[in-house]
Amino acid sequence: MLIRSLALTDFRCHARMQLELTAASAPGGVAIIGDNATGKTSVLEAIYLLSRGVSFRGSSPSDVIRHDKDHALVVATVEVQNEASRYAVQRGRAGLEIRIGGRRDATVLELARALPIQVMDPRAHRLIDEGPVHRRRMLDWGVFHVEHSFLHNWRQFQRVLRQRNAACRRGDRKQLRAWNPAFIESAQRVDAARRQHLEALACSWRERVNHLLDDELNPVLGYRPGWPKHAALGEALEDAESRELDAGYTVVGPHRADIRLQLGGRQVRHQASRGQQKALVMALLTAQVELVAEQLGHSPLLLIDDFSAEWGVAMRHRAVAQLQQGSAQWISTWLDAPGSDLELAEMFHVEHLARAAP
Ligand SMILES: Nc1ncnc2c1ncn2[C@@H]1O[C@H](COP(=O)(O)OP(=O)(O)OP(=O)(O)O)[C@@H](O)[C@H]1O
Repeated sequence: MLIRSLALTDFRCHARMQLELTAASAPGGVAIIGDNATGKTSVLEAIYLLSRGVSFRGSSPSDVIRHDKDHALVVATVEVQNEASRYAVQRGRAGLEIRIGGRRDATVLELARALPIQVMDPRAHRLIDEGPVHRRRMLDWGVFHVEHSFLHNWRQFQRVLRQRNAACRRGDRKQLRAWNPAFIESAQRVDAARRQHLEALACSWRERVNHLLDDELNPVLGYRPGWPKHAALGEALEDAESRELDAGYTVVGPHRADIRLQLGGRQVRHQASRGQQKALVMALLTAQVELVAEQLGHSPLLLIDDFSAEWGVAMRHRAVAQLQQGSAQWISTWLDAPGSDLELAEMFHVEHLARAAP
């Protein structure tokens, strides 16, 4: 996908803002430059809203509406496989209104399917140093886009998990066992899709990490299914049964899955510097974006907030070079202009993007 134009109205600090991009911005890269608090992140946030219906900042949905206004509006022309369509998302205080082309009743799910957008914000290190929920979310974003049945399978698994948890809470051993076959069946579907996706990513991730860190630090990307590696899920459930009845919830299964990241034989979380962590996450997201592009037949869009944070000149050069070898359009924000030697396809100063009132 390729964003060709973006217009914001009453979105955070932007009363009116207009961005026009050329086809050259994929994969050449776009930089939005500006001082602190000039609204750079808000532009990325608006693009993300187009795909997910929510912000990546994790604030309340109506926080994106400009103070003292009733609605925030994001309109974009997006080209997918040479066909341009208009997407509009209006966030009101009471809810969301989505238009795709001339149609008013579009859903967030349709947006998510149509516009695969991945984001790397300054909190991306959470993928490494916080809990597995962030890593599962990242993994599932890719699987959702390449495996059409994944959403259905994941929802089915969640339904069975809720029933099984209720049986645990009631201490009902018989019901708990009765749910096991359905739990195992749906869990295995979710697990197989995730495992396949991660295995397909691992090699490209390794190469990207070695290039970014300019070293051979033996990066390892592994998958943890959420139960002991050498046991079948059925056995793991049998072993965990008493613990589950005590705890009141299901302790093994894909809801406990995780990704293992190692560098030089050690857990990344315990030894990588902030700059290295950012490089590892960048490698993970770009490898995933390229994999999704290959399997989906068109490239997702990658948003990178505060591109140069934590990185010195050499790392910035390697990261830009790597992104430019890919197929995806990537839109990034910068406090200081990237420098002419980085040669991004298009650069904008955020203050110059404000539209005159009609
Ligand atoms: N709902 C809102 N209405 C009006 N202004 C807002 C709203 N929400 C946030 N702002 C303001 O928008 C400004 C821009 O925020 P944003 O985070 O996009 O800036 P930025 O250029 O990315 O900054 P930095 O480089 O410091 O991260 C801030 O001054 C913020 O206070």
